[in-house]
Amino acid sequence: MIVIIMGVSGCGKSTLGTLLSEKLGWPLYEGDDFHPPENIDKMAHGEALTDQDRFPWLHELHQATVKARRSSSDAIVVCSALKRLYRQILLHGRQALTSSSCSEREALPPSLPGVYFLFLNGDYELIHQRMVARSGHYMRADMLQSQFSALEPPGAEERVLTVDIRRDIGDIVTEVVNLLSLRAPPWLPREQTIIAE
Ligand SMILES: Nc1ncnc2c1ncn2[C@@H]1O[C@H](COP(=O)(O)OP(=O)(O)OP(=O)(O)O)[C@@H](O)[C@H]1O
Ligand SMILES: O=C(O)[C@H](O)[C@@H](O)[C@H](O)[C@H](O)CO
Repeated sequence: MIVIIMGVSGCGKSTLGTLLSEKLGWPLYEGDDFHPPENIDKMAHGEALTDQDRFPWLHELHQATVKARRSSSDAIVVCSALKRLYRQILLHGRQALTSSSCSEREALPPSLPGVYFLFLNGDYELIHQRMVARSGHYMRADMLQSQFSALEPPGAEERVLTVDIRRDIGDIVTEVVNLLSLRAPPWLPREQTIIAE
């Protein structure tokens, strides 16, 4: 099973990803580690990434998830995955970009067996406060508006569990671990439920 933790900068992806990875013993693919240095430089200088900046980075993360799926290993992936197209790249790789028309792209399945999104959902004020309080991170709080502008919240057809980030982090971890242990997480539409991967 691959769990992709997504949401805007500062919503808590790395915190939750690290805790889940430790608790479950699953490897963690941290999106921040996959950025080329130019992307980090750009963000550190207060400039939002463009689609073109993000595409190669998303493709690298796609390849990491493909490897994990091929070896039947479970994994946690941390990636902002702000737009639907970005999530399609994570799932389908270059195919999501080379489909020549919008309708061809739309035809790519919005989800894949064994891959689930966890969307960390919170409002601007709360996340801004947390970013201001966070130290030692290259992403400044004044970048948050651009993250919300880019965000296209995932739909249910993308196999997503939405997490309210106002909750205590320990409670979130416990609940997610419990849900994942079911192997047929209840946020899946029944007919798509995969019992064993
Ligand atoms: N549920 C929570 N309750 C309170 N504070 C939290 C919670 N989750 C995360 N935080 C805090 O919020 C801040 C942002 O979290 P984190 O760095 O994990 O976000 P992120 O989504 O990985 O950010 P980025 O995308 O910029 O790397 C951190 O200081 C973290 O300790
Ligand atoms: O898509 C993006 O704009 C980037 O991925 C950012 O979200 C950063 O990677 C991260 O949030 C900062 O740590």
